[in-house]
Amino acid sequence: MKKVFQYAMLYKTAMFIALALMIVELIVELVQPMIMSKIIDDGIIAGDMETIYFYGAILLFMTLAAFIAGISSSFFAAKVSQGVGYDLRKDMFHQLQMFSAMKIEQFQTSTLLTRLTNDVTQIQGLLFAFMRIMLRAPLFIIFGIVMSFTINPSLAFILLSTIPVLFIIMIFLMVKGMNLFRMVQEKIDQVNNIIRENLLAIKLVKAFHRIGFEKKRFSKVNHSLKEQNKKALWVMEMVMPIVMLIMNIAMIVLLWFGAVQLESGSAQAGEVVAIINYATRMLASFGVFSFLLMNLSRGRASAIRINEILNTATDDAVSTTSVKGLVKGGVCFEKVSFQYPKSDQLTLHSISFEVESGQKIGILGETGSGKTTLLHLIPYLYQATSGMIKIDHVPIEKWGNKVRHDITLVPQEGFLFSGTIRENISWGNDHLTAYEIEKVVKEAQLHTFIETLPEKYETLIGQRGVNLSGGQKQRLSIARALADNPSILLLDDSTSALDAATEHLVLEAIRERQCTTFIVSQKISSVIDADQIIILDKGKIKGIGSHEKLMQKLPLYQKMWRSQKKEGIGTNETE
Ligand SMILES: Nc1ncnc2c1ncn2[C@@H]1O[C@H](COP(=O)(O)OP(=O)(O)OP(=O)(O)O)[C@@H](O)[C@H]1O
Repeated sequence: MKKVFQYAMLYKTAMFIALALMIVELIVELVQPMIMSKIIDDGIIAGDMETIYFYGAILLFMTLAAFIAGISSSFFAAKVSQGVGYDLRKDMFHQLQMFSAMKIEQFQTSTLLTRLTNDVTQIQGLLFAFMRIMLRAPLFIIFGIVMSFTINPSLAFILLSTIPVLFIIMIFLMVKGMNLFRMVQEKIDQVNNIIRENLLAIKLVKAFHRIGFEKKRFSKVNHSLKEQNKKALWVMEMVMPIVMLIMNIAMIVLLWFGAVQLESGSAQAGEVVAIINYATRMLASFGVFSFLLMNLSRGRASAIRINEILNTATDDAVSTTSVKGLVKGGVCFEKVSFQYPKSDQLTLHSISFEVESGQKIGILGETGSGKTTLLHLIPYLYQATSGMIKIDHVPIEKWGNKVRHDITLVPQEGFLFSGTIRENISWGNDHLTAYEIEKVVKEAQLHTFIETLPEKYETLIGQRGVNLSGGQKQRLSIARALADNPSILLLDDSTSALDAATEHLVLEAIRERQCTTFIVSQKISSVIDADQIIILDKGKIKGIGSHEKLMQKLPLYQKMWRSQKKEGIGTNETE
């Protein structure tokens, strides 16, 4: 919670005004029973109409003042809570961007989503409640007791004796509730995870007839969330009846003693009414307070989850320079091994090769042989477990994330954003001219397709490119990468969905570019013209060289070539 309050302190003026206005409301609430007692004792019982009018006018004025103060206080409290929510989301998002790929994998996507949305909303609700009612309830209880003592000490003592008992019960339940609500948030993570997976794979679910199966999977986590919520709420709902019981007992004792004191003449009717009034309002305050404890328990659980993100050290320092062109394109791996954090074995074993700027490199290997992993080490998405990676003869650690200004990756499943075709190609490169965009579109062999669209470059792409074919998505991803004008281009099986003729044209256009290009593929035909072809097998390099060299020296390569030729992979035009 300390961190949340640090954020709230950025809005200290608004917070101070909200609290000051809340105090105005509180004062009115505290003084009201006293004025009522005056109206009863000095006005009604004494038959003095002037006193009734006088105190009545004061009461009316105070009620109006409290009304205006209440509305204004809510306005400022909303300003603080919304502002803190905005800042938390902004800083958490920024923090996530600075996490390394490895760290992102440690947190699940669904939990990150819940933390940025639901947990922040809990904190906003808590802050608002804190400024509007949370502080008011205990303050009313404290000052209600004080005011009661000024009216009738012996009756006030009865009220005071209930307070410690009530506080102990509440604190106990709050601590218990906090742990339970932390688990509730974790269950929300699980529900979000299944919703997310199902929305992303909706076609797959339908095609596999797995609607029933997924429904059951969802019901299981949904049920578990319901049960966890019930458990937490049950504990919290115990508070109210316990409070009511204790306060009602106190009220009976008050009435009994009040009647005794009235009879003996040691108390006036107005005094008894005022004390009962304070007791009733305190009961309501305890009611509010117990409800707020639930918010506090939940808010604390959320604050801890938010802190976990904000306090996790970032791996990617914020790059202060956004200068392109620092990287020329030389890449050198010296005995590089790599192991994923959640894996118990090495994925890459002692990989060594050297690539000169502008060279085209093919990476071939069976599925799972480590091609993508190797590619991901080049833009420093992961750090090598051992060995050294050098870019232009400089260790990659020295480059840090600056290296990414000149390295562009086209991932296996090209990712598109909702927006127009133009926006997807330029993606932050707002300076790109229409001519430049058209040039890369032609290189990616996408121009004929775009010309057929009624809105051409302004055509909207649905979420993740739903309205495009696999091949169109891949070509659009390639166009985006080319538009970035990289010194090192990484193509991760990015032409797999293209027909052989189109793939040939795309690779031909890329070959004419000066950039160093790594082409991961399953097909020899895609990399046959490469300067070097790396053959990976179970994370180890089995051979490296041009197509001709490998054909002469490496039986494994000859076998791959024969089998692909036999199956007609790549067709004749590439042979
Ligand atoms: N994030 C990860 N955490 C743990 N292990 C991983 C992770 N990503 C990949 N692996 C493992 O590393 C190995 C190499 O995976 P990689 O994706 O690099 O292979 P690949 O050659 O690109 O395969 P494909 O051709 O099927 O894309 C596999 O055994 C895979 O299970």
